[in-house]
Amino acid sequence: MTTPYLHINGIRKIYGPVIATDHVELTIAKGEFMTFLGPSGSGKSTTLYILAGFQDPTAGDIKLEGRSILSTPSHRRNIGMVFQRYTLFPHLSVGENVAFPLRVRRMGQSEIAAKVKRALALVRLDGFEDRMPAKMSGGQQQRVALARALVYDPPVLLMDEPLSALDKKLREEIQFEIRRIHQETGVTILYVTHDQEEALRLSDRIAIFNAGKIEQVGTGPELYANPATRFVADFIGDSTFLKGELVGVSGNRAGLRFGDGTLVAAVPLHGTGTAGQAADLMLRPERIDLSAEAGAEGASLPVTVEDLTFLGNNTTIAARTGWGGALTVRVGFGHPLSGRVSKGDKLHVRWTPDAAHAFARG
Ligand SMILES: Nc1ncnc2c1ncn2[C@@H]1O[C@H](COP(=O)(O)OP(=O)(O)OP(=O)(O)O)[C@@H](O)[C@H]1O
Repeated sequence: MTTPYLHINGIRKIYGPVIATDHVELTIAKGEFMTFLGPSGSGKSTTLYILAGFQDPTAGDIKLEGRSILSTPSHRRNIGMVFQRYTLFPHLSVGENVAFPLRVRRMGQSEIAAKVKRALALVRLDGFEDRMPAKMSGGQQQRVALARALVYDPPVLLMDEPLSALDKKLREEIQFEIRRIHQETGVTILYVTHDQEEALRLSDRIAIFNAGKIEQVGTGPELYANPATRFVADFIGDSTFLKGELVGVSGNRAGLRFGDGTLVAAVPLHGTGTAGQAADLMLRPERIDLSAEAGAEGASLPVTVEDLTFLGNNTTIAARTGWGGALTVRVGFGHPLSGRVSKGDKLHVRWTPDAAHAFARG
């Protein structure tokens, strides 16, 4: 087996009674864009800070190209870092801010000038050398922070929610720039966010964090199509969960029975489960269809329409099953029922066999 470029090897971090991370295990390829996605307090930043050398792990190791970096002090790890809040030195010009890591490394004046110019060009701030940070927008300041983190060509760049202080439009603009910079430089990026859209837009792979552990690692499409747990299914994409119980578990397929006796036939079962166990049927609003006629038996449910929201390219419909389960369906603008559905209508949601998923409750 080839040595992974970066290996987060069983990292555990305990703060008093709090287990911040619990055996976090992950390998990252050279040049990969890896995102840590998860709710607040799930251990994303702790893992990043251990990589950066700001924190020591309670157990585990971090290896870069096969060698442990834990005993290397933070400033010698050669790892760039960009934080949520602009961390520019307010009394230094943009040029001086970007030059700072090079001065610390005692580089010559002309080399510094050339590298600062190149880094500012990379973030599209050519000619801003003499500007003071206070005279720049939030987005521009964050670009300067990015230029400062990249100016000494670190092989690894860590980014902790770098865009969360910016408004939506600016965030999207800089996401685009970050992607471009990643492609142009080939730097390996580890990026922390709790915004699934941002993670999907930027990443080669995403590690989903939950309560100090990684639940699943995969590309966006892999996580969307094949979530290993209910938590991942809930975190990537939109989903509706209908609570029932497992019947007829066979291999990695199971049926579900609901409150009024309704049965849904064999759907992919994620994780383990036994007959009689409480379980959720997951349906994605854009992967189920709404129709006047029932679909194939076991892959269709009668529903009553409760609410409609027209959103331009689709109409989002809230509906209720016979036993009172709530679900959401998204009907595209060109759909035969688009514009023809009213509150109180009795219709059917239908799906193709692999569009539904079952998750047993723990
Ligand atoms: N210095 C600390 N002392 C004590 N507890 C801490 C410390 N840093 C983090 N924690 C705790 O460790 C857990 C994980 O925190 P962490 O900041 O890694 O989560 P996160 O996923 O990055 O969340 P957020 O998105 O809010 O930053 C939380 O319960 C947090 O309260």
